[in-house]
Amino acid sequence: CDRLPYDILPKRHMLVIINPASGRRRAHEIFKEQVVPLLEEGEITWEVVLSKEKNFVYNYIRSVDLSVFNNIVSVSGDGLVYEMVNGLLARSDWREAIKIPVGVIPGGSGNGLAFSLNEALGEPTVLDCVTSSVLNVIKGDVQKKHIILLQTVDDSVCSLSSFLWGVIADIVLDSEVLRFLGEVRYGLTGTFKSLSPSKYKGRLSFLRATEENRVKMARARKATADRLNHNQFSNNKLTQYLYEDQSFIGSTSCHNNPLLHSTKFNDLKENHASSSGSLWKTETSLLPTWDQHVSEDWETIEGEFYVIGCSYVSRLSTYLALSPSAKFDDDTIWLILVRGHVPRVLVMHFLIAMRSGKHVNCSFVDMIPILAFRLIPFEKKGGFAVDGEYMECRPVQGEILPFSMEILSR
Ligand SMILES: Nc1ncnc2c1ncn2[C@@H]1O[C@H](COP(=O)(O)OP(=O)(O)OP(=O)(O)O)[C@@H](O)[C@H]1O
Repeated sequence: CDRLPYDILPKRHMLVIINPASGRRRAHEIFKEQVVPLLEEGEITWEVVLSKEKNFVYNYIRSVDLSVFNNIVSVSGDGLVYEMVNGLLARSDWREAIKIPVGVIPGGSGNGLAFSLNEALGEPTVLDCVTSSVLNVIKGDVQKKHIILLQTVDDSVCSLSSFLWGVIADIVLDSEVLRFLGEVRYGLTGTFKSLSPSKYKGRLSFLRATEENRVKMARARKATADRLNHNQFSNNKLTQYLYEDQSFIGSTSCHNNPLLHSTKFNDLKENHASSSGSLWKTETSLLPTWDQHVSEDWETIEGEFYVIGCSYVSRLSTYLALSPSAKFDDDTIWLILVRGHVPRVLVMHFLIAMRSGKHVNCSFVDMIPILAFRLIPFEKKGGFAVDGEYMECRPVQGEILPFSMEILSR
């Protein structure tokens, strides 16, 4: 056939954001060689922006005029998409901005979002995820994707794929220096880490995703949607909207944990004033405020852990199929736990089994569908990995935001 049958598609103009430092530093090459020819076939026009440094895209997206673009497409790993989405939600017009469908083309090491999307579409992710992802962009249907809000006492970020503490976070974060190896970095670092895995102490509370609790969440979401629809709030960025009530700050006696008062939450916003508010209003949230204990319908586990993971895509990379049954927009956070009392050799077993998702059948692994969680680390050990990016270890809680974003799909 001479031409691909794209004539029926509407013409679109896209903002393409490329991270030349992603993975094996091939993202720009991937764009020129594998993406451009297909976009041209699709009669799509685009403007390219190259990420210049960490946080560049976060700042760029916060302020750029998006009105001329139908879509924003990243050619990168998940870290850049994380910056992009947090940038969208930091805009004064975030309510409109978050509705712009976003395309994800894998150019990084993990590429969990792109792999998970293509896996859900039944595409062979490992063979040619790039072509499959470009076709998603060209076809231009959308798939909703839930967003998880992670909150500390004085800051917040939004996450699309995972929140990790413990051995897997160590693998993801410590292998950064091996980024030039691509995804192999996870396998190598994983083997090394599993020889002497560290344990992490803390108190973890969570709200199970039971039918009853889902009803509560639906009610909370509706209340928030109503507030949004009635436009009761000024055009603040999302975090100001979520945290507009300042009254809870100052009584953060939560378990007297000194980490609660530690320094900044993460470095995404290190160059900016931190978000202005405190806590999102209780009537629209499942999360307790920091001066409150979790309510009685939450469960709490205290002790040592090898792995605490919250995952909301089926695959974080080809090596990390952490929550294989996760769907893009099923309003579920999958909690994955490996407790500190299990023999160390089982941690290696877990890491190997996770490659194919078979860890879900291991008796020593807890896989719990939840709606919200609170983690109080008892020591400042290791870092959190949020969508593969470093975040300082400190008390954190999370829940699913009451609105979704849209990912280009077919
Ligand atoms: N020009 C740049 N030079 C160096 N680092 C950059 C640059 N632009 C962005 N970054 C940072 O690169 C990091 C990783 O980006 P990205 O997620 O695209 O690739 P990856 O880590 O290889 O893939 P994945 O997150 O899927 O494992 C992010 O922290 C981002 O802030």
